[in-house]
Amino acid sequence: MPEFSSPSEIAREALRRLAARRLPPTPENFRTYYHEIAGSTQDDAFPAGNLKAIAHALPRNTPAALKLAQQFEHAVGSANWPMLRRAILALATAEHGNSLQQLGRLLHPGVSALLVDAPELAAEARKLAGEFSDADDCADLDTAATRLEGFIRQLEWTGEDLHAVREALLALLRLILHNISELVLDDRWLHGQLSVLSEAFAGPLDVRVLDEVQRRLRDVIDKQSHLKRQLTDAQERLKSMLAGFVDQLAGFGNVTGEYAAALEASATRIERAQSIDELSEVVAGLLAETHQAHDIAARSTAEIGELRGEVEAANQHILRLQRELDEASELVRHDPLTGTLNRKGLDEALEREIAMARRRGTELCIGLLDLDNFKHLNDTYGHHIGDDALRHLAAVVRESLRPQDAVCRYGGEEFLLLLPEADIAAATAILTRLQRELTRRFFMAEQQKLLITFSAGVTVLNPEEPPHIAIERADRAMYAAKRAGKNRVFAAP
Ligand SMILES: Nc1nc2c(ncn2[C@@H]2O[C@H](COP(=O)(O)OP(=O)(O)OP(=O)(O)O)[C@@H](O)[C@H]2O)c(=O)[nH]1
Repeated sequence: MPEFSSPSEIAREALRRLAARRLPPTPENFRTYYHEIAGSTQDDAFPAGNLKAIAHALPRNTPAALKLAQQFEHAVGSANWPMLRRAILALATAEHGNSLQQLGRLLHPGVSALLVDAPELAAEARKLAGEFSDADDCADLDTAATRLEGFIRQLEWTGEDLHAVREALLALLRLILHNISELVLDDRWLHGQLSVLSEAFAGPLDVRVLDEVQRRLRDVIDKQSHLKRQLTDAQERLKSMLAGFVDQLAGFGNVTGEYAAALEASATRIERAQSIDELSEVVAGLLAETHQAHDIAARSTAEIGELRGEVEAANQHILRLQRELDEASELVRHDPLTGTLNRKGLDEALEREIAMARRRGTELCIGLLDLDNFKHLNDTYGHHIGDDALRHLAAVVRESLRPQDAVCRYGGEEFLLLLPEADIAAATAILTRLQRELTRRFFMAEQQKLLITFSAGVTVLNPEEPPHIAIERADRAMYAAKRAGKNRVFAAP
């Protein structure tokens, strides 16, 4: 039977002993003496304060996290160790499960979607994602982790391979561009297109650049084959004309042996000639030979001269054809007066930008602007000054816009702007900035500074609607801006 039986007696005795031994009555000292006197063992105290601080810091951003935090809080509140143990285990398992789910999603659809060129590796990513999501115990996780290491190694090799293939393809393309001029009869008309292509490959590639390159290359191929057909036809016609004429010369009957041999050699050269230059040489040779053949000189010299004229005319025709093709390739999608896109160029740019906006989920806006009082400018200063004003406006617009924006001459004094990755507020700001720019850069007409202004309507081009609907909306907004007093920008939502 202990000497002190009630808790108040034990407490009093404990305080007395502490005083006798000159010990401070701290909770720890008091607890030690209390248990010593009562003959009981010390339980660990429940650290409720610290645990509450932990409970407070637990995340509660999802219903599941909130439930776990409340479970923890309840265990702390009731100072219940077994309950707290369960709550901590539940928290650890949930955290672990979340990480594995995230790893699974990273592998599939994340990584697997990037592996279109490596289907086996994409399948492995899908499989691994399943293994991590379904892993029940450490053994499952160990197996999946080992496979993940192998997968990462393969991914590195594949990445290096794909990079090397891409570089090799680009090098090949540059080589083709470099050599293409060697393959055509006359590369002048190709020059512009080829330099654009080379420039496109000099900088970083993106889908927009590749799309443009593809279109231009297709144009180059079309024009090239058209031109080649025309040149080959013209050459063939010349060859048969010359061959007929040489036959006629030989048929005169009174040609000398030397002259006959020269005619025969000319016939063979005509047969084998590959170019207009070669044919011209044959004609020049024939002319020289014919001058020496006195008997027939009087008749044939005139005829050969005439023939030479025909060769020359055919040559001129071919040159003209080349020039026209040359210009046509420049003008296919550009307005000749202002150098901005024409309607065909606009259709292509619209198609490209709508596809891009749809793919990237970005906004695409259009702006329609119309010069104010342009008829008055034409009537006062003449049509050619009006033309200069249009060129001036186009230059200012082009220089003020971002490189990805497109400018099209939509009508006489109407221009349509395509503004990718701009919402309606940004598009309105771009058009307003343009107006400011035009007031800064005067148009000079016969040494007079003229202020050109425009009215504009902007609207969002929804990728799912036909473009003409959006253009009509912008047009209505532009007319509203005119009615409201001109020189302003109206947005149509
Ligand atoms: N110089 C020149 N004038 C053009 C060209 N295309 C259209 N125009 C002229 O642009 C003028 C447009 O006149 P309107 O449609 O009456 O417009 P506006 O005088 O600008 O009046 P608002 O638009 O109401 O400000 C006409 O006189 C056309 O002849 C072009 O290529 N060159």
